[in-house]
Amino acid sequence: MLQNKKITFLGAGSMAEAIIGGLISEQVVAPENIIATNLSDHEKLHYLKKTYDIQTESDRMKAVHEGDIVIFAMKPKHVKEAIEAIQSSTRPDQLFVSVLAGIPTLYIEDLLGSQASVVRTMPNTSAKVGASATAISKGSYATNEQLKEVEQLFAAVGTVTIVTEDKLDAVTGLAGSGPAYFYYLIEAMEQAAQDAGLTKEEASELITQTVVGVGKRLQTTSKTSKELYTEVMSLMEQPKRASMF
Ligand SMILES: NC(=O)C1=CN([C@@H]2O[C@H](COP(=O)(O)OP(=O)(O)OC[C@H]3O[C@@H](n4cnc5c(N)ncnc54)[C@H](OP(=O)(O)O)[C@@H]3O)[C@@H](O)[C@H]2O)C=CC1
Ligand SMILES: O=C(O)[C@@H]1CCC=N1
Repeated sequence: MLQNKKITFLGAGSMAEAIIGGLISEQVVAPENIIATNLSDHEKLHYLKKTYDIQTESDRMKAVHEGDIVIFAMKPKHVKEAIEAIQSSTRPDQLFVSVLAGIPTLYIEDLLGSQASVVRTMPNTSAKVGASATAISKGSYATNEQLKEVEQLFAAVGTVTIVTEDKLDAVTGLAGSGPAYFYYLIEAMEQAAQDAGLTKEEASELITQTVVGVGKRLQTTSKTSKELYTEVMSLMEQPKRASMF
């Protein structure tokens, strides 16, 4: 379904690159059918072309006009100026996909005009390794078939959950920002490990495998998170036993 479609990324930063990498490695879209454009960073476009063999285009209007699917991947604060700058080069048959945090489909539909088909998504940075937890939701004019197309796109970079749009802000806090909570905790664990005498390398190896193990366990067990942490906390009983002596 997506094989012959041209996909334009308006915004070529870290989230765009993560998705591009997944689409190519999973062979969901051929590199020559991907076009990336940005505001002014020509070096980044050159890097993307060299790394992924995709097309790049510094003329944003041309890039947008050529895309069957146009993915908005600029920062939310730049959405208005970004869409206004390309609005006149859009086509009525295009599907617009947003990865922008906090921007409702209604806002994007209004900027685009003409009852544009918009699907809003919330991926996370684990898309870089094909392990994003992405939620998607359609706007007022996108069809169920278009929603399915977007599901297929993001399935290349992880799991996809279809939700109603009123849940997407919660998803942004939960899964879009989710990796940051864990990285922050891991930073503290690394410091604590080194304070306790482990080398940086030892700490890193042990913590990484611990996190991988937790992820695998969660994917394979039917136990609740409470049951899982209780399993680990057997020593909680020790003070009682110790007090017997
Ligand atoms: N980072 C994350 O964890 C997640 C981010 N997102 C969403 O992804 C989006 C992109 O984030 P991220 O990739 O981290 O951001 P980056 O800052 O890495 O990339 C932003 C890109 O937008 C381009 N840009 C800026 N202004 C315009 C414009 N007027 N027209 C076209 N392109 C423009 C920039 O181009 P130039 O460099 O030339 O200025 C750059 O390529 C955000 O909306 C964010 O909410 C969603 C989920 C997770
Ligand atoms: O800061 C942002 O825009 C994104 C949204 C989810 C995580 N970070």
